[in-house]
Amino acid sequence: MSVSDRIIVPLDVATEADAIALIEKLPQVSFWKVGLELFVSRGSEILRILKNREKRIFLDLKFHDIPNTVAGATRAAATYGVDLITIHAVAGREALKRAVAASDEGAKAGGCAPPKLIAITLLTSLNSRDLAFDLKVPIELPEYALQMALLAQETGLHGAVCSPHEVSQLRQVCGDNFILICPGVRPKWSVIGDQRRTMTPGEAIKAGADYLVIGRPITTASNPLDAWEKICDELSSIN
Ligand SMILES: O=c1ccn([C@@H]2O[C@H](COP(=O)(O)O)[C@@H](O)[C@H]2O)c(=O)[nH]1
Repeated sequence: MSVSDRIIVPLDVATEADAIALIEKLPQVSFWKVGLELFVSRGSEILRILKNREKRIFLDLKFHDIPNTVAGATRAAATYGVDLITIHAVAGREALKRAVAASDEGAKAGGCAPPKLIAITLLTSLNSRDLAFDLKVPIELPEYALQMALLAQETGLHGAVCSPHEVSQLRQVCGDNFILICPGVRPKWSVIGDQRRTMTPGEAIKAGADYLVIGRPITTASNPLDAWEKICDELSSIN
C-alpha cells in the first residue's frame, strides 16, 4: 500500500455539492470518510457517489446505543458495501458481539463484502483531564484506550480508532492484524483546533498506525492539493 492510500480524508461538509467539490479537488485521495454531518444532512447518496468513483469508504457514524439498536444500525450500514464502520467500544460487550453478527447479515442482504468493524476507544478530542474529571473514569487514559481496544478485539471487531499517543501500545498488544486508525493528526504547519491528543503524520505512522484520518489541515487549506502533497511528501521521507 502506498503512503497516500494510508490517508483517509473526511468529507466533513453539509452538502453533496461541497463533498463533490472536495473529491474533485483531491483526485489522488483513494479513501474518504463519511461522518455524521454529511450523512445526517443528506443520507446515503454520497456513498453511491463515492462507489461510482471507485473510492474506498469509511462510514464513521460511531454507533453507541443498546445492543439491539447497534445491531440494527450495523446491519443497515453493512448493506451499502462500505469498507469500514465505527462503533463506540463503550456500547459494551453485547452490543459489539451483536454488531459483528449483524454486519455479516447486512452484507449478505446487500450482496457485498462485509465491512471491517472498527471500535472507537476514546475520542481524540478528549484528554486525561476530561477522562478523569468530566467522565469520572478512574484509570489512566492509555490503559483505558487499551482496554477498549481489547474488548473490541475479544468480541470480534477488526480494529480500533485511537490517538497517535496510544497507537504504539495498542499495536504491541493487539498485534499486526488489528487495524489501527488514528485521527488527531496534525502536520507541524497546521492548526490543532479541537483535537487534544495529536502527533504529526510521520510520528503517527512511525508509532504504528495503519491509517491516518486527516481532515481540516487538508480540507480547509487555501490549496487542499498542496496540503495533501506536503503530507504525502512527509510520509514518503520516513523510513
Ligand atoms: O476519536 C476520533 C474519532 C473520529 N474522529 C473524526 O476524524 C476526523 C478528524 O478531522 P480533523 O479535521 O483532522 O480534526 C473528524 O471527521 C472526526 O469526526 C476524530 O477526530 N477523533
